[in-house]
Amino acid sequence: MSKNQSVILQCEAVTVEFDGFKAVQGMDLALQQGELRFLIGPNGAGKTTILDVICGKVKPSSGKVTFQGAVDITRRKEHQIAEMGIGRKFQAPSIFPTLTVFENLEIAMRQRRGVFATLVAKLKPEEQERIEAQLKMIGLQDKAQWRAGGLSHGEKQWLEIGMMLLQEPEVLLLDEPVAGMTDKETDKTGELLHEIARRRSIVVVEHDMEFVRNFASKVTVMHEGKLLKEGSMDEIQGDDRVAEVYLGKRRDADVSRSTA
Ligand SMILES: Nc1ncnc2c1ncn2[C@@H]1O[C@H](COP(=O)(O)OP(=O)(O)OP(=O)(O)O)[C@@H](O)[C@H]1O
Repeated sequence: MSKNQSVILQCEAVTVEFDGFKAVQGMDLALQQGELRFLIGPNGAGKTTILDVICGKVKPSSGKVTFQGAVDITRRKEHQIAEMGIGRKFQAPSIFPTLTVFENLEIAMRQRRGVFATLVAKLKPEEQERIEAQLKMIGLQDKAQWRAGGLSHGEKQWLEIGMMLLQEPEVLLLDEPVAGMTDKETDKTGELLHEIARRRSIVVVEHDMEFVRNFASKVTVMHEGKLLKEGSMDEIQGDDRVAEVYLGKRRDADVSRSTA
């Protein structure tokens, strides 16, 4: 068996240019099935751009992205990549604020991987159960009939994660999921991500170092569009180059977390 057997997503030598400026320069990233990977690095390191490449929003000038072993998704369109099972969550939640929490999940389930369907058909009992299980997982079972717009910031983020999960992605790409959350919400989100990673793979771009320390097993550090270091949080924290380019610069932001 090849050692790549359990690699679900692989970026090889990915380079992205914006008007001649290389935002990403020969980046490699291999994500294992069921892995929760944190992607960190200073501002402008290219973290968001690499997520944009994976989900098809940005096309690389060179390099390759493969999914589930052999499928080359480098030139696929964004909606095709979503339908294949790579879900992307941006910072701002894209929920329907005037609908209830339950209805939001119902729409997401019917819309599985981008195929839109309306709310007309009655839910089958197994669909109802799937939504209820999802509500429980995201901790919103008591707020199923709340208008989504009335939820707290953290709850809205969880709802959106629940909506994504009902579309059954194999890989989830999350951009700063705990930004603006309270410490309690942040911890709850970390636990939720670990639970999700039992069945799916996740890449999280994150600036909150305390959150990364508490919940990461493997961390990838980017700097100036390149891979700087990959390893456990202990290895990352013990690396002089990382301390120089990243941790040193981020100390202020780290401290500011409690005021977010
Ligand atoms: N559409 C674009 N056109 C031109 N330059 C861009 C574009 N998108 C990103 N860049 C530049 O590419 C570099 C990498 O940006 P990117 O957003 O990927 O970094 P990041 O690591 O996610 O940073 P941050 O942590 O601040 O979000 C930055 O210098 C940014 O200004």
